[in-house]
Amino acid sequence: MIVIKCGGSVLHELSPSFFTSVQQLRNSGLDVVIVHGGGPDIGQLLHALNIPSEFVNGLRKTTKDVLDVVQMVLNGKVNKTLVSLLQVNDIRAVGLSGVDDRLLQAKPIDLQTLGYVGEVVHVHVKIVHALLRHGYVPVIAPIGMDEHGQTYNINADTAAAAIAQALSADKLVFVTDVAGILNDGEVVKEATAHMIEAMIADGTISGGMIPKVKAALQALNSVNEVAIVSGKVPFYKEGTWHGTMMKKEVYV
Ligand SMILES: Nc1ncnc2c1ncn2[C@@H]1O[C@H](COP(=O)(O)OP(=O)(O)O)[C@@H](O)[C@H]1O
Ligand SMILES: CC(=O)N[C@@H](CCC(=O)OP(=O)(O)O)C(=O)O
Repeated sequence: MIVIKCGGSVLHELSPSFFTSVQQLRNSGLDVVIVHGGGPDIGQLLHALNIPSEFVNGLRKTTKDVLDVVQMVLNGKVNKTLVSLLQVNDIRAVGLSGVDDRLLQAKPIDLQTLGYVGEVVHVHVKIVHALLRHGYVPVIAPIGMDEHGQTYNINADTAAAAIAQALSADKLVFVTDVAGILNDGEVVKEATAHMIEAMIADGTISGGMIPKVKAALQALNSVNEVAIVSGKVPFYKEGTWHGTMMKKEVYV
């Protein structure tokens, strides 16, 4: 099983080779689950609607109005666009969010400072297995729900890591708009926790790459391999991966 997180940064620039890579993985016998982001699209609609929003520690502070927009964009626009793209590339896909069959049980991180931003407390994997069993690729929007039906905006990197861990995935792949972790313009082919911490400390890793590598390190507690790759070029071809690889055994 492989969990692929598709970043909002690259959703509108996915190359045909992205879909070929997904096909190749499926043909090699792996189940594929996709989790997507959509930060830039959310930002655009908030701006168009004149709804103010700010980021606190890399997370979008989510008021009730912001939550409405986040759900409209992720569940509506982004999820259905990605599902239709997969479909036209001959990949049978079904879109859902963490609300469907309570897939992502969530709780607020800190209502006071972040509003309706959630963290995953449990992943109810049954619906994912049911879809995989019937040959579908589940495409998941990172919206969570608590026991009262309140929904939450969950960072897509952390949602993907939680889903990969709950499914005991063999690999978690972050597809983004750069070819991997870059250091002096070069892709770091193999990264260790130690290297990543040093690169955060000296500013080499910044911005949106920080939550990604943190989610990657978290996932490595139970997932054997994590990759950070580009959605603009083939990331997997004939058994070879292109991007930054992180392996579990390096950390234990
Ligand atoms: N060392 C680094 N290597 C690669 N990208 C980095 C690095 N430091 C910061 N970044 C930034 O992280 C971005 C990817 O994060 P983000 O925009 O949040 O993507 P996504 O929407 O795919 O989650 C890159 O486009 C790049 O601008
Ligand atoms: C809490 C929080 O910040 N949620 C994110 C969810 C989307 C996301 O993570 O999209 P990317 O993968 O494109 O960054 C947001 O509102 O932008």
